[in-house]
Amino acid sequence: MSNTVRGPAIEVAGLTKTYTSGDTVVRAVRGIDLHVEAGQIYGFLGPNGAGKSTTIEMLCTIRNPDGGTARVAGFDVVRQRDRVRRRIGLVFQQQTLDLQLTAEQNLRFHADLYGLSRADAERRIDEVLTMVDLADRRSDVVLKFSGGMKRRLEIARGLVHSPQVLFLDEPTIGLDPQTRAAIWDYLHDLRRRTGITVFVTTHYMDEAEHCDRIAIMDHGEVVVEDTPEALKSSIGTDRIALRTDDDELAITRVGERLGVEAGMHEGQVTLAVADGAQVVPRLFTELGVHIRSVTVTRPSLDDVFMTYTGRTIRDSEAPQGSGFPFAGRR
Ligand SMILES: Nc1ncnc2c1ncn2[C@@H]1O[C@H](COP(=O)(O)OP(=O)(O)OP(=O)(O)O)[C@@H](O)[C@H]1O
Repeated sequence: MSNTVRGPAIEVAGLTKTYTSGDTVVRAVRGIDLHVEAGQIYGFLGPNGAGKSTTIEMLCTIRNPDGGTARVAGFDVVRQRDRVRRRIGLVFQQQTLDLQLTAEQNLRFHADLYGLSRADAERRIDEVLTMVDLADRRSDVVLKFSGGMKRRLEIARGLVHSPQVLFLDEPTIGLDPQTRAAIWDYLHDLRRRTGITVFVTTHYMDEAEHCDRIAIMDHGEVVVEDTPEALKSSIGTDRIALRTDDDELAITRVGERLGVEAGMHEGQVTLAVADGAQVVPRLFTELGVHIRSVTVTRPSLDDVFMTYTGRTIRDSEAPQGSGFPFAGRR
């Protein structure tokens, strides 16, 4: 099966889900629209309780929507559930490997579930084990694996049946930075080689930078959606901080000569400008004050998240976790 979807990989319109228990009504997803092109790495971010898991569960056919439509890999998630399921791979937070089995046996079990022929299963198992650098550990029981190796094997397992769209829910949570970086290398490589679409949630903002586009969800709605660069530009300006021999004079001259208001902040002269790289050389030539140091800070995705949700992504702690794939929750 080719990994390439014709048309959008994910197309969502007016999707809603409300939970009701007794008198409590939670409008978890309030009519969201999403459009993910085939071959994109798409980041889905938001604070705890924003509605991300509920949305992913609906896209993966684990949970039925109350309203709206969602198509994944070209098929409707309610009316064509089985076709969607055959074309998606899931790597959720929970460990779903059988620790007593070898890496290879875990993958073979998954291949059997998806009805791969013996020959196809052998070929795919070889390919995915090589892809995640576990080919030489294929005969080891998973119990002996490190946390990072287990995550890589989970990802390999999600790929055995050559899905067109891979859903990853916090794929690197709790892993060390080196392993996290390695997993992102695999994902980029995978996308380059197969054209797969990756839909990923993460609480790590440095990882969100890897995405082609990002949607930020809050209170059941998509509050903003764009490329990481455009999101950062959308919230404004570069911040320049200077240490000088005469701060008062520097502030006056910045006003006179650059037409920008500067102030003192944490012992430094600070100013906000649209493009720091253009302004810094002018500070040296036009201020007539000795500058001892200068730093330019660009807005980060953390700033973006803060602007749109009112919280830092660190404040929104690690999620509680979503259900076991296809466990039949409704
Ligand atoms: N089965 C359920 N029954 C009732 N309310 C639910 C259920 N599942 C989720 N909710 C509520 O729906 C809202 C959205 O939850 P959801 O798990 O989709 O958010 P999330 O963005 O994935 O959060 P997290 O990052 O913690 O996983 C929350 O208010 C949550 O309490």
